[in-house]
Amino acid sequence: MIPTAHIEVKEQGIIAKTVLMPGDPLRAKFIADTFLENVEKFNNVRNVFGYTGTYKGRKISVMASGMGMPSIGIYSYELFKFYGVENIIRIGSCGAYTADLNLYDVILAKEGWSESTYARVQDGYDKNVIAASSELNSKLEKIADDLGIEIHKERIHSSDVFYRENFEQYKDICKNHGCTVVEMEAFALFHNANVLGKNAACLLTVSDNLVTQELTTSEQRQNSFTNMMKIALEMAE
Ligand SMILES: O=P(O)(O)O[C@H]1O[C@H](CO)[C@@H](O)[C@H]1O
Ligand SMILES: O=c1cc[nH]c(=O)[nH]1
Repeated sequence: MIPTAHIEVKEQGIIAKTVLMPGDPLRAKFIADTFLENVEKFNNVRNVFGYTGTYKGRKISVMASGMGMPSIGIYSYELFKFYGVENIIRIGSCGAYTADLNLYDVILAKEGWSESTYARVQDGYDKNVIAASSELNSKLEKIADDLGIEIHKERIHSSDVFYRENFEQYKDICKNHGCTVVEMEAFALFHNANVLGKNAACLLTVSDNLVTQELTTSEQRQNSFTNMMKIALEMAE
């Protein structure tokens, strides 16, 4: 059943088996422009850009997910189910819930905790925690080690809400559920991987710290989270 409603590829094989997914379409473009060779743009629908190219001679795709679980839910489902994708590695930005984490620190999600109804609605899964693929995480850890890039392995919070009226609630989520950073997509991505028998992982870069109130700019979030990108790109096959 291709092309699908949100991805315009008409032939199989154009999208690689491993797809890197930033939320931001311009981060996807930055990665393709900066790191990939032999680039083919395969998706423009809704300006959610997707590219396939080679990294050090190995094939990989990068495609944006948009923001939030409904959005990554659609794109990851279509990629896994209809385009033969086996592995999706989200490469996102996150806010830190603890003063120990600094801007630009790289996080590898061990699991996502969420109060979201995404998984319950999708297939009745009724727990609040979903683990990343242990196989992908082992590979990503080894790559980070080989590249000499420090990573922090954390339980992350996947939130449906960016702007909370009760800002201080993050402290309870950190204390009660053990989450040290917040982002908005991994829980749905991990769920889709599980229901479809595929693999998903999530690398994040700290873009802001809720405790210290330090912030990166939107331009930095788009273009400068390169350590995370270099780790993920080594997953090219
Ligand atoms: O930088 P990305 O990958 O979009 O990730 C984070 O940034 C967005 C919010 O600013 C949400 O999508 C959140 O998960
Ligand atoms: O979801 C997110 C992403 C980055 N920073 C935040 O505070 N929240």
